[in-house]
Amino acid sequence: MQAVANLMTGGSSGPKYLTGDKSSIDGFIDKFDVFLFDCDGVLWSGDHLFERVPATIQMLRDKGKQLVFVTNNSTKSRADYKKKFDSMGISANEEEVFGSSYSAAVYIARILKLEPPKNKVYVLGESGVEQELQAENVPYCGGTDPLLRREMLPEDFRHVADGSLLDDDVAIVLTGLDYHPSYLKYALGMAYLRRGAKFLATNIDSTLPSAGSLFPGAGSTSAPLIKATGQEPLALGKPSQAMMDAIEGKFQFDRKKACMIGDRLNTDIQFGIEGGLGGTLCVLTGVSKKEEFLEKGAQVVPSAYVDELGDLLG
Ligand SMILES: O=C(O)[C@H](O)[C@H](O)COP(=O)(O)O
Ligand SMILES: [Mg+2]
Repeated sequence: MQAVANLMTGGSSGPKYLTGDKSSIDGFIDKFDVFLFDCDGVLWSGDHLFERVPATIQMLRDKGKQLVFVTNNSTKSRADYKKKFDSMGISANEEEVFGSSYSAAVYIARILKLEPPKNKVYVLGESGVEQELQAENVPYCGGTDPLLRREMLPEDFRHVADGSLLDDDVAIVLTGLDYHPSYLKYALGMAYLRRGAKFLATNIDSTLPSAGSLFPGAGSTSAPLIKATGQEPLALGKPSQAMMDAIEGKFQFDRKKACMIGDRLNTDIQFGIEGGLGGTLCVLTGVSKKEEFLEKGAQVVPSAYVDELGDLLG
């Protein structure tokens, strides 16, 4: 029983506080060859870049560490993230990004491999999802289609009910963080699910850290469909181990020499621990508070924590 507890709590002695402790920081960094980086709440909060982040990333590169950016934020594609990294002076390349929109597109294209024409995806989300589906040659509809960003009209109820507003090739409903929800978009999503479409989600984070505060997360986008249909989506972002397997497959690394850095216990830290990684580091600039993992009986406890990522510079 103690062994299991140690597994989910990153060790018997509890999480190590590294901030201001140079020798412990160096010792921690030296243990790992690979760092999986969460983005929202660790590198930035929306468009606000946290201090010393570019220097910290560069320091790890100078030490020859392999870096992978593993974000649940499906609103952007890998190419979009490359632009954001460049705009913030963070040295990173597109190939190092593994987002939940890419994870979902790869799962649909290479695991489900549905036969055309009945292989189309109805998207509730932003362009990041569409771009990654396109990159995998997966047809889609919905998403950022401006025709769906409008009021629900009386005739829409008839046209959804009689199927004239539906695309018969839709086989999957995929939800991600959607900044433009509408009743019409949900009505179509529900109709496709009632017709037997598969229900997938890029991720189900309840909240989004941005501008130093919290906002409705991707989980809030799928919630209306879960309530309306009673169906639960298969979530393909952190902490899904299908995503971890895909990342390991793509980047080829020894899990025991890898560390997951994140701000959220029930996605990032759980992802690293369930993935059997050598360590997990919680950064307190995002969603989770230290009280959540320091309290007695806490379920998910990181190996170590810092106040902010830049503290790794010592
Ligand atoms: O609602 C969401 O989608 C999440 O809050 C957001 O995606 C988190 O991104 P991450 O911290 O994994 O970079
Ligand atoms: Mg985060």
